[in-house]
Amino acid sequence: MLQVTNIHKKYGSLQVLKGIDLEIGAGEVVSIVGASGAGKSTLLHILGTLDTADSGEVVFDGKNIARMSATEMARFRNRHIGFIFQFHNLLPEFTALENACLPGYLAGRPEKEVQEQAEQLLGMLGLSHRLNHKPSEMSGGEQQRTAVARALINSPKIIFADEPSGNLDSKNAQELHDIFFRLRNEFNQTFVIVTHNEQLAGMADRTLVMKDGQIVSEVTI
Ligand SMILES: Nc1ncnc2c1ncn2[C@@H]1O[C@H](COP(=O)(O)OP(=O)(O)OP(=O)(O)O)[C@@H](O)[C@H]1O
Repeated sequence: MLQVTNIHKKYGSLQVLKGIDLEIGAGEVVSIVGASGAGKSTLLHILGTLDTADSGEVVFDGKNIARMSATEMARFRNRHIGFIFQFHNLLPEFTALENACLPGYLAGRPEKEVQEQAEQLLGMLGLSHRLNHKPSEMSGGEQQRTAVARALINSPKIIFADEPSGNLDSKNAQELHDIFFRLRNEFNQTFVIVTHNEQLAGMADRTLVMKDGQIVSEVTI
């Protein structure tokens, strides 16, 4: 599904990524670990088309994203990629249902279809009783699960998660981790997860260890 070849990235004079090669197959859960500053988030942002590499290739299902125009890339991102960040980034003035629907509306899908799917996803995530709550009226775990529904609304090929449980207590973190693996087991959802959480990293099919801008080892279970 995703092939990455020889990615390099510099910020000013700092060489942050120094030749990353990587392949991710459909239905895989891959975790990326490593010390702070190793380049994990930078790599995730490049894989997720939120940032561009200085050199190297990122190919999604045979499509080289470097050859896409900005508009094509934005459309591709909206349709095929889901994101979950440490801080949920939900819009404070919108309800859980509205937040979950937004990428569906941006994709130009029919309103009713998007709303039905959002209700179904929020229900699956245990949030049927929170559809009309705003983020400030929900717990941290509920907010993050709403962000998961938002990430899933356009049935993405792949979800990129950057420290998804970094802001949750251990019970809510465990629940979120269980949700990821349920989505993988039931829907073959692919995940790439940057995390400092050893439990989450250890649950993945493969763990990539980054150091100073390179993948220095890979652990497969
Ligand atoms: N937009 C930017 N401009 C300049 N330097 C940056 C930028 N983004 C990241 N960096 C630098 O690149 C290096 C790698 O950052 P990155 O966020 O990828 O590391 P990380 O492994 O995800 O770290 P952490 O675990 O702390 O999140 C760091 O030294 C960081 O300061």
